Amino acid sequence: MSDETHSSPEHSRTAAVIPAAGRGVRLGPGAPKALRALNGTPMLIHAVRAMAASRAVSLVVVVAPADGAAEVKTLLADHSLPERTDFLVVPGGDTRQESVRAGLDALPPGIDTVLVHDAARPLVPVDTVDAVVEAVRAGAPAVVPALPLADTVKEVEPAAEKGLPEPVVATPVRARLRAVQTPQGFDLATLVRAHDTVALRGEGATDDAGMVEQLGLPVVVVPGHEEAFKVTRPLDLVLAEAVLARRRANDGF
Ligand SMILES: Nc1ccn([C@@H]2O[C@H](COP(=O)(O)OP(=O)(O)OP(=O)(O)O)[C@@H](O)[C@H]2O)c(=O)n1
Ligand SMILES: C[C@](O)(CO)[C@H](O)COP(=O)(O)O
Repeated sequence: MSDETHSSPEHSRTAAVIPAAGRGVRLGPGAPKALRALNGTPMLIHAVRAMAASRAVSLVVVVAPADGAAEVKTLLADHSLPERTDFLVVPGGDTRQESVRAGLDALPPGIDTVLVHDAARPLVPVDTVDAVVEAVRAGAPAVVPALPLADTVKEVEPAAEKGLPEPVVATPVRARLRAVQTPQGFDLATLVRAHDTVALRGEGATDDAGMVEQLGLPVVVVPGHEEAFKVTRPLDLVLAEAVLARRRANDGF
């Protein structure tokens, strides 16, 4: 892996790591979430196409369910994908962090910028991907796309038992809060350092940028997109199908 931090944009090589090894417990019983269909095409293929749509991305590393790497390789071979992009498939781990780490370990020399993108965010528009890459190439070590919140957020003291009322501890100022999406973009050496030094501490982090924050390095936010939402629960599948139907109607996609 390259130890260089930043090179000029014309020499910069960007890879996307797609963690896709989760089970999708919150979506309900069935195949691993990334392999479930959206409009007849596996969610993972939508996510791979979303990354490969960016001309900046020359390599996509898919982190497959531990027992599903062969199936994912077949899926990639069976679906049309841009020829200019290279693809790799590696088996994932028990946690999202372990899966991202497996993807980082598979990167060849010469990559200096890496995107980490949830397979569970299959519909992120290419403009959002490009905005993240551009901000990293402009010098930010870590970049996250994010949106302002529609709901007010309360911090609570979690109940000892499920179903009991939870006392409110605080109401953070909503105008300062952002809901964070992916792809998150990084100077590769920075993200590798974060995974080397932060990944296994405490409860870990729910996103990669949080690990870079723990290194004390700056993380910046660029505008996210409402279509970059995460497919987590059954209702999200309905929304994703509706977004695809709207795209078909508008663009013939
Ligand atoms: N061991 C894991 C767990 C999660 N992921 C990936 O991380 C992304 C975000 O995770 P999430 O939406 O929480 O997916 P799941 O872990 O599958 O969902 P759940 O928590 O409902 O089981 C997904 O693309 C998922 O495939 C992964 O690669 N390896
Ligand atoms: C990385 C992420 O998508 C940013 O919002 C999110 O934190 C993933 O969380 P999950 O619980 O693993 O879905």
